[in-house]
Amino acid sequence: MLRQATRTCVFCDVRSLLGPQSRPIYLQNRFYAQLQRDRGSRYDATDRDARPRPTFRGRPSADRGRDRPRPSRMVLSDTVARPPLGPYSDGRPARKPQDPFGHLNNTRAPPSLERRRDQGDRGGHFPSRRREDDKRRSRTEPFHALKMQKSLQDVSYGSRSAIKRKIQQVDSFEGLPLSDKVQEAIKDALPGLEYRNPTPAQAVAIPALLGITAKQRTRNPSKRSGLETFLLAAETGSGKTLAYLLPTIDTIKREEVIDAEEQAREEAEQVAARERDRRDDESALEPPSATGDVDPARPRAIILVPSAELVAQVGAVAKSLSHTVKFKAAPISAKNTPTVIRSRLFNEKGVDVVISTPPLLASIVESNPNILSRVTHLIVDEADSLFDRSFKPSTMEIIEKAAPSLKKLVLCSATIPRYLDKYFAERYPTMTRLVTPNLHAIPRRVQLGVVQVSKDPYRGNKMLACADTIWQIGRAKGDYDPEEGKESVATKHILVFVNEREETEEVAEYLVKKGIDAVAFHRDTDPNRQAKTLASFTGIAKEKAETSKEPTSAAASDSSKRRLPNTKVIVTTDLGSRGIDTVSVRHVILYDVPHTTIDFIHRLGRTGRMGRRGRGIVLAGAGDRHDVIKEVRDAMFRGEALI
Ligand SMILES: Nc1ncnc2c1ncn2[C@@H]1O[C@H](COP(=O)(O)OP(=O)(O)OP(=O)(O)O)[C@@H](O)[C@H]1O
Repeated sequence: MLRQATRTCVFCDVRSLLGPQSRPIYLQNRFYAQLQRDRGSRYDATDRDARPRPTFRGRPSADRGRDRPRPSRMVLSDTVARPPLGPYSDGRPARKPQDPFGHLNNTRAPPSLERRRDQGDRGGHFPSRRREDDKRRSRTEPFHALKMQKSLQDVSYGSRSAIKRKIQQVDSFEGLPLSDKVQEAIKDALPGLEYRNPTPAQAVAIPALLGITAKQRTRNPSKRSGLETFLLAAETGSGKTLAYLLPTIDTIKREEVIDAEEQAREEAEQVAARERDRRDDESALEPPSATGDVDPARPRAIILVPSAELVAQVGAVAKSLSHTVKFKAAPISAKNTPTVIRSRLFNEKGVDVVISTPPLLASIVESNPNILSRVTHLIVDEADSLFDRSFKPSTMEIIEKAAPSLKKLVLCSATIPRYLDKYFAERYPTMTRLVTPNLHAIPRRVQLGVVQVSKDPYRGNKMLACADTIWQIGRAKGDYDPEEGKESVATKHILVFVNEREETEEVAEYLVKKGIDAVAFHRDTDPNRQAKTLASFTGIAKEKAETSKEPTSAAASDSSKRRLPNTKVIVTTDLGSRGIDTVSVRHVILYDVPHTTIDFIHRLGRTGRMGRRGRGIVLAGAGDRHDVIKEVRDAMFRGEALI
């Protein structure tokens, strides 16, 4: 190769052998001088004037012709006396040559790193790229933090839009095929409302439960004679109670009419037969058989709910309907005495609808299995609670024992966890899913604020932060709400949610010490006190509670202390978050950050019910998941369903 090089070029022409991309090869001086001698030099290497001038820092220019010789790097620089580069005009020191250990004795970070630190990078490998990735991901994947604890079943936005279009076709109760009596009864169940239109949950559920949707009509009619299963999934405060009660009562009343006609026909046949027999044999006179006997505890519908408070609430709605549509509802819970339970259940006039918690009903069924012999409708409200570990055995026992006569099983909830959806899909493969477009979204008119407990003035004192927040809410002037058309209520009702039952008493006591009318509400609270406390929050006996203006907590009645007037607070756990229709609650304080999005939905769902306004306030401490709170807040702002 060297021989070839000597034949074809002097300096950089060697490049032509190695290809155009190769860098020039400079031969060593000794070698170069020899070559010059051999070929008869075109110029004397020692003559500085004859030597071509270096172009850029001694490197040969690419546009120079090949006929002109290139300078060697070995020629001494005539600018050697000048400093290499800089110092720069902005005061930076002159650049030092690259040296593998050059950075070790530096007392200042290199300017490039300083610039990056100023822009917020915290070191590590490729930090800026990672931050960019995170930002991009949070833009494209809105639930980056929540994905870690994803618990709710997805409903695609395509199917949500399709449901929305269907709902628009149902714009009044009159358009629904409910009997006249039931139509009339709606006014009793929804008093004080000028315009009563079906909510999305009702528009979706009522036609389906009455069996009039196109899908059901086209189905195999033989299937309809067996058990039909429905999953009614709709957001909190969307009127699910009436969505399942109205069609159930309508159907059982129709069945009652059919049964009565059948019974009358049978009776007439029996009377005719006896008449014939009497004519045949005058002596064979028998007392009339006990036809038309009422079997006291044989309801046609059963509604299962998880708590005694919900038994009372659903019982009240059923009772309001029963003024017009004549039927007998029996709400029974462990809070009732055995005498009350017996008199309600074994009423001699009969009972049409039993509302109970699964453990209580299961224990009654054990000694009186006949209770379930005529049940055609079984509704499991708050299904995700009733299918969890604690309630599932008794819930399943009732479903299985009622199965022989059962025609409709309705599972109802505001949140459908993924595990439950899978379980339902396996157990009830033909289940009809009735889902509303806003399922798993927190009501749009609810805002979420965050109080940073670790910052001043609270410095990590959560109880102080809670008391201060309540005082601020209590003292704030009520705003005028144009949509609701009235000033906000005189007495403010605030719900404080904690994660542990023990905390309820502790927090309530602290609030009372701070002059706030607060009570703890948990499973062991005295039933009478519970009912009294809840009444003003749920709107039942609202007027009475509001006019009496008595403080509910003992310490709050101490007149010597500074008291927050016109504000009532309940400190509770998940017990207060399930199904209770706290219509007068405008503020919910999340004392502890909820463990799951399911808890977020139920707790914040106690406010902003049926289109009302509401505000949630999270007390976020140092150890809490601020990223989760932020994502829930962003989703609420966008009106999106949680995951
Ligand atoms: N069509 C309607 N128009 C106006 N208000 C209604 C209508 N239907 C129900 N309501 C009212 O909406 C409120 C909430 O109803 P309900 O308690 O049934 O909600 P829900 O969906 O069961 O809520 P949750 O999931 O929290 O249990 C009640 O006060 C009820 O009177």
